[in-house]
Amino acid sequence: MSSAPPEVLVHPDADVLAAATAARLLTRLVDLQSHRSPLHVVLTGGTVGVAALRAVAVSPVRDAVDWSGVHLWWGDERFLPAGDPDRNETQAREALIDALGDALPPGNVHPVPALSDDVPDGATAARRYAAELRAHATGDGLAPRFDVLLLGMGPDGHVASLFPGRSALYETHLLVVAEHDSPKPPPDRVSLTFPLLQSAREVWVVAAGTEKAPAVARALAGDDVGTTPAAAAHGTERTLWLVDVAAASSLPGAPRDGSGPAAGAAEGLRPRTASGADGAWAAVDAYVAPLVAEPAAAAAVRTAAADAGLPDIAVSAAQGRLLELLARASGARRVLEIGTLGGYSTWWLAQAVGATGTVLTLELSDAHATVARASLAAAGLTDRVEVRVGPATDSLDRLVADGTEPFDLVFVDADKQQLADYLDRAVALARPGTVVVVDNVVRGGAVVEADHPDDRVQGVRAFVERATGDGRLLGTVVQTVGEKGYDGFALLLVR
Ligand SMILES: O=C(O)[C@H](O)[C@@H](O)[C@H](O)[C@H](O)COP(=O)(O)O
Repeated sequence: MSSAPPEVLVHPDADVLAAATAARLLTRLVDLQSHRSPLHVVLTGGTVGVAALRAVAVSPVRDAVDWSGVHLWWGDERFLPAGDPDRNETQAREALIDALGDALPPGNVHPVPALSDDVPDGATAARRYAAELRAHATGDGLAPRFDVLLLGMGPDGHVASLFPGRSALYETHLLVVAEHDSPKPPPDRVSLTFPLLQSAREVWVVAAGTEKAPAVARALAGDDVGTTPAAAAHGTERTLWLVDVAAASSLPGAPRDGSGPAAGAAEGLRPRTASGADGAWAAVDAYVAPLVAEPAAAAAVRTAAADAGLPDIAVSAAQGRLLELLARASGARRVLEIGTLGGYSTWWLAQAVGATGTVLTLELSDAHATVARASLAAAGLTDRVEVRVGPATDSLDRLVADGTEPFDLVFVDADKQQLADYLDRAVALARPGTVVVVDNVVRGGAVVEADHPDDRVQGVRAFVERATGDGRLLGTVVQTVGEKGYDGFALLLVR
């Protein structure tokens, strides 16, 4: 989970930005190679992204990198025939890869499949790329753990080929998707989705030019992803915004006269970000961490999920402790969880039920369940936790049909589009006094927007309306801020 707020480094102009990004990337690769190999770097198209590759090619530091231990991927691609000058791959080969020659083994370069007879459409290319990513994943993961992921950003705030208002922004299962009638030509593109982009250790967003300034400011202020996709660009360990003075000119504290930092310097501006004023929310989470005292066993579950490339959408340690406390306070012995992911929240709930209690957790993805089962087994929780794979509504309907003994606490942290249905079934599997906790129901405040394009927001609104109208429930919504940004959870008691 990204604990650090984004860092913003401002450069005098686009040329210096490209050169500095190149120097930063080379230095980072050299440093990382002393710790691990291979490294996985995700390239971006766009003016600055390609200019940075050209600067890498001519840098004296270039040969300090052992390129045989570096794999290159793309965050997105224009779906065109191989060799088309507009393809990001073509431009990257001309800018850097060709210059590296034999130093970079061909097998280390992973382009998105090009349009061809064998790959007639973007969906095929997306499937093939997902397979290529999985073939290079670590362990049971779905993709390699990216070390540095570069993203350019458009004036509309798009990153990769994830554009405002498009459904691909909210994709939570597929790691690679095809985009059609893209607002930025060419119309057909292939793009990594946010779950994969956000699994990268470091995400570097590069942007230059006055036309980018409004989107840079919106993104760093924590705008909704549907409006400004770049707002969701963050890494699990570090998020860097590498911009020039012009692109930073709408940030709080930016020099209005474009004076900017001294030539060649890069200066940090402390933006107000989704993690609160100047990162205060994340800082408070860090300050209270000793109180939460995340056990090493819990951290191991979290790390295993990140290393397996699972999306960074699990609860925070503070939120995990809250779940445990709610379960303990209610004396829960039988807990139902909808949405396992890597088992992190499951671990906390399992602490609460104790050795004689049970947690049944439902997960759609077999791959996620595999990671969770391994982590929970490593934590010695196999006796009290069952991970059941399949569509949650099917599993829930079977539990209802079987007349399953009521659960004492239900935690819902799954696809938001079906929350209202999950609530109905949770109540059917409850008793008077059962506690129901539903996560992510505030969504940066988007929940109040009746015409919001995000169908997860619409799912949450339907859930709130369903809960409001159900006389069996006593409930509230607690808004939260912290390292996971501004969100909240519903707390319901079955009467
Ligand atoms: O395929 C692409 O076009 C890029 O991947 C795209 O996301 C690009 O990075 C931005 O649109 C910024 O492009 P500019 O830097 O040229 O504005």
